[in-house]
Amino acid sequence: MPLSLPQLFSFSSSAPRYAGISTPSTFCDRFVEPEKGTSDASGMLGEGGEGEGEKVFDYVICGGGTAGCVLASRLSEDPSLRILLIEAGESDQKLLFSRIPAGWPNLFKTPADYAPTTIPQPSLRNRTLYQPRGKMLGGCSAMNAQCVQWCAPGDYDLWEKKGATGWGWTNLEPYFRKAEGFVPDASQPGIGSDRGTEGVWKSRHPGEAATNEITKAFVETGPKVGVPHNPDLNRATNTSGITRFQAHIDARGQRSSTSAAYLPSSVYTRPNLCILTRTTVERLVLSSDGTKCVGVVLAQEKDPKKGRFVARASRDVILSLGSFGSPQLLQCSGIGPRATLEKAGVECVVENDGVGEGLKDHVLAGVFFEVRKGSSWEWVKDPVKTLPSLIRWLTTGTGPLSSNMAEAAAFLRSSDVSPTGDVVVKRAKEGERSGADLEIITAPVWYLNHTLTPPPNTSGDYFTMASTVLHPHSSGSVKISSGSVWDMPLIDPGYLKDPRDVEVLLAGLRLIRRMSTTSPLSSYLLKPTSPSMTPEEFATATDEQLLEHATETAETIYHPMGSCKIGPRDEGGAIDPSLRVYGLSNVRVCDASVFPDTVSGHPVAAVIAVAEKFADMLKAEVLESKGARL
Ligand SMILES: Cc1cc2nc3c(=O)[nH]c(=O)nc-3n(C[C@H](O)[C@H](O)[C@H](O)COP(=O)(O)OP(=O)(O)OC[C@H]3O[C@@H](n4cnc5c(N)ncnc54)[C@H](O)[C@@H]3O)c2cc1C
Repeated sequence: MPLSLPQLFSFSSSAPRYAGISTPSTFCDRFVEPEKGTSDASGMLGEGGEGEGEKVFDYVICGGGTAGCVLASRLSEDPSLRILLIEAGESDQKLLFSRIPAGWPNLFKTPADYAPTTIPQPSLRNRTLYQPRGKMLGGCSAMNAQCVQWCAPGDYDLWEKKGATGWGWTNLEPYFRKAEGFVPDASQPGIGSDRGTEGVWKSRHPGEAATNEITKAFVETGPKVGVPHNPDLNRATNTSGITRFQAHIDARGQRSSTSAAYLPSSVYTRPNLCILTRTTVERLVLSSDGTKCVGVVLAQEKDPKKGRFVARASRDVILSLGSFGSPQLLQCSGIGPRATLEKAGVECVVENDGVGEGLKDHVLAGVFFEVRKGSSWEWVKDPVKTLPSLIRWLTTGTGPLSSNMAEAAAFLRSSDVSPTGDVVVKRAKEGERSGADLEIITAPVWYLNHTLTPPPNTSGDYFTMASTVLHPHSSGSVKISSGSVWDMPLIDPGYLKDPRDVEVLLAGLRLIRRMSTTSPLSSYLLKPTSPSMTPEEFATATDEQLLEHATETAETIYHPMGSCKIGPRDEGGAIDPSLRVYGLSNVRVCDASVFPDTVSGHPVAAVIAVAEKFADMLKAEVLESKGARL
């Protein structure tokens, strides 16, 4: 039985936000349905124009995550373009834990999380590490910690030097600004004065009531150990220092995911935009000569008997499936390194050695302190104790639940950290990166193993400080384990493979050790619980002890990137600067996987800026082709 159309939509007509989506737009009722009894619809595709009962979209966007929502919104601004956005998960707007800024850790290992793990990491005692990944509209922008950082201009200039022509800071800066609708906070005068205010993606300083007292003490302690205070990291002139984060939270105190920001009812009701949720893109269908993608195979369930659908693209198929999903779909479709594909039993149609190679991620190692009773926000993990704050948030959008939890951090260069942990900021030498390569991130809760491993004393209060490597020399890969997108790929970020990364991590741990004995922060800390030491033992902990703890506990800070990077083909690039996959004329990639190299901080703003710029590039191509037809 072919699926009925309402089944293609995850929203009931009673869900007001998506009422427009639940009434299919004219383009959505024209899917090619598989012949009775077949599960493979690819044979139904011709390479010509529209067939009986089919509708061709101009752009098919695979993945309604961070970048996908931006692209769908911007491209559908042109009413002459027919846009299809396909997302495997449901709407983030249905999930309270996504909308409450402090709620995101509650999404871990739920149906809104793919929850893959890495392959064993030799430098981390062969541990396999959990990697949270949003499976919903908005993708990871709907489950992340909401820290907003433009990162260092030099990061993007380096991208350009590495062959990503047109993706330097001067090219991207207008798009950071275009995307952002910064909401000034009365308690933080001057912050954000230089920022985009007209954009749909809302950001703000969370303000006093949404900031824990230990966080404030952490920020005050920075200058005492040599880390300058920087109240606004998002100024091109200075992107380092110790700071309280700005976050993508709107004026109502709710998360501004790209789904919430870019797909409001005025957008999702556009007749030229069709959004399919709970729909997985299984495969790209290539033309018989293997140079072009003619459509994508869609499924709502893994069971092949449950039917498959095909959507066709007359212009481009855009992959915005994230750093794991985009290389995975390409490889499952026969596009990638020959050896990887053959090992997984997939015929290599387009050989492209860059697909899935060069994955990098930011790795962190935390120190988890027991703190003075009542000072942390450990209680937000208890539903009963949280009730008054929940009522406050629901009625006013303020209070502790409007905290993004990752409230403050220090960004610096590891070479400025002395063996004692004191910092002396020096000018970057010629040829060195000027941006930070080290972050000390904090949370006013126990955050060991993403909060999933509870503290030994469950009635205690805790504070986390974690050393984070921002520009790892180590890299790895994403490789399919089979030809099915339903099987998780083999993810290998190669954490700490390169000893230079270990040095950066260690510098951060020394700084944490130093800060823990410096007031006002020290006045809150009782003792480190992980590593389990007395304050005196921790204050004199050796590098060996710090590293032993790090290899036992290090985790991702959730920033995989670069697995389909822009760059010259002979230097490991998978796509060219127009984001076109080498070897195919109309397959584009736009998400964190295209980053040619790491950024000096949290990447979501950069993903959005890249998507904004790419949308303009596509619109320019449309205009050009229309001009050519006149
Ligand atoms: C827990 C967590 C905390 C983070 N904190 C921060 C932070 O504070 N600040 C920051 O800047 N960054 C943060 N990040 C990172 C940042 O959110 C991501 O780098 C960014 O959102 C990635 O965007 P993307 O478009 O590349 O991928 P995603 O947003 O992951 O989008 C990919 C989309 O594709 C969909 N998809 C995948 N496969 C298929 C398929 N086969 N068919 C259909 N759909 C599919 C997914 O469901 C998803 O919606 C965090 C990430 C996580 C997970």
